[in-house]
Amino acid sequence: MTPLLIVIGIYVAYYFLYRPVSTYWEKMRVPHKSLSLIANASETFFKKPSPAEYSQELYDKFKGERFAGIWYFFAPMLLARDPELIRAILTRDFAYWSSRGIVINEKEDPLGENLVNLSGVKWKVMRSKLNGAFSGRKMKHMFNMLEDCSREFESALRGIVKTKDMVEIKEISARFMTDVIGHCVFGIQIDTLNDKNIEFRTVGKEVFEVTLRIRLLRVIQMAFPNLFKLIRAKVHSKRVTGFIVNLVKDTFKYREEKNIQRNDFIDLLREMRKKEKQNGIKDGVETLRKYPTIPMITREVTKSYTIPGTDIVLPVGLKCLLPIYAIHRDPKYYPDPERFDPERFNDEVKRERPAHTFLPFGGGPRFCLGARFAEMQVKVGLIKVIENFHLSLCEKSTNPLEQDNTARFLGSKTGIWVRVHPTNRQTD
Ligand code: HEM
Repeated sequence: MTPLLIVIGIYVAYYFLYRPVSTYWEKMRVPHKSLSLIANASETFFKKPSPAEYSQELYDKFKGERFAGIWYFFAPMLLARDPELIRAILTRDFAYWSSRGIVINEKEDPLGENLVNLSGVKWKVMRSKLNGAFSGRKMKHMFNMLEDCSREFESALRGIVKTKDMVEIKEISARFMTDVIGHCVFGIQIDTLNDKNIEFRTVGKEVFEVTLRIRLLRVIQMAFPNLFKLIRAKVHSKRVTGFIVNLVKDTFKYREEKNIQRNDFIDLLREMRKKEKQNGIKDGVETLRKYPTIPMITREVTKSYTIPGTDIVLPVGLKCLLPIYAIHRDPKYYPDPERFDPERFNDEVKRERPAHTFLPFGGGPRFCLGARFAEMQVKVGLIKVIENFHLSLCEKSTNPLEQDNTARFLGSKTGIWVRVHPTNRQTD
């Protein structure tokens, strides 16, 4: 009797649960990948290959299509391939796609309530407040802070190459970035380049670390949003939340008490709070083409949407994957995509390419808020390195980069190794 019950149980589960879900794309008449639980679990959870490479596999599989239906575990997702459709989603029809589709539990995980994750009115209000953070005047001021950090960066690198000629450049660049955040965001003189204020660096590292628990939570967050809400899951650890919340609180308090102004992010937050109280380099570009730090972005349908040129209606809540990495490597837009060729960004060559085929910072109203700042930081750091050091490939360098399939963003598995020799010139 028991085996019979099991067989009936499996059949009922298949008929009432699996079958309606698995025919989702078929019913919509959208070209699609079929739903295979085991394959989906291994691709989404174990991330083999890396998310960037997997998105490219899917992109290539549907060559010639404008869009395709894919799966994130049980959740159907639209893969947008056509730059015109991507333009419509990111810009023209933003009103239908204003959310990234990330659920958060604000109470349990206050750090989750950030601009990247917010949607609807909350996103709109915060984005308009923060747009001013990168005005020309503020960027000018931050440039001076960046220059101070870049001098420290140069001197730390000079110290390292006294004893080693092969350097893993990712870790030291991450420390440079951490110091810049300390200066420009929190207004504190941290020095992780020389191993001081190391807690700042370990917390920074933890924010980007992807443990098994985080991987599981992210799958639940994207594929089973209701369950994520129900279990009140939080992605940021107690330690990270405590450290950052206390840092902001302490800095606020110190500035208020001493009446200190530094024109940085904390001052912007202070300004916002006061108002509320009263009234209620071409090479760099090619690098971002080949290795976009964020290899894909998502949007979620917020009002039911008809795919332009078709009668396919996408329901509210359906997510769409915009495969930045795969588009950047499509030979149709970038012939011989593995080749590093900064000339692809000459004005004439650029004109030949359709719009929305270069998206390292996303696009439309949710375009990366810190893009100008990030570009400035990279340029200032790189200039210091190029001015003072000669860099070359070494036996530990890997080409092409082997991707880290556990990293949150696009990253190399074995680090980025180069041989570094100081040139004679020494800046002050
Ligand atoms: C090379 C460095 C960086 C890259 C490649 C990058 C890339 C991106 C991308 C692809 C997005 C998604 C855009 C979209 O959905 O259309 C994004 C969003 C965002 N980025 Fe960046 N980013 C970088 C650095 C920064 C920095 C330094 C900051 C802050 C100082 C920053 C703040 C943000 C914010 C707040 C958002 C969310 C914007 C919104 O949803 O309204 N980013 N970034």
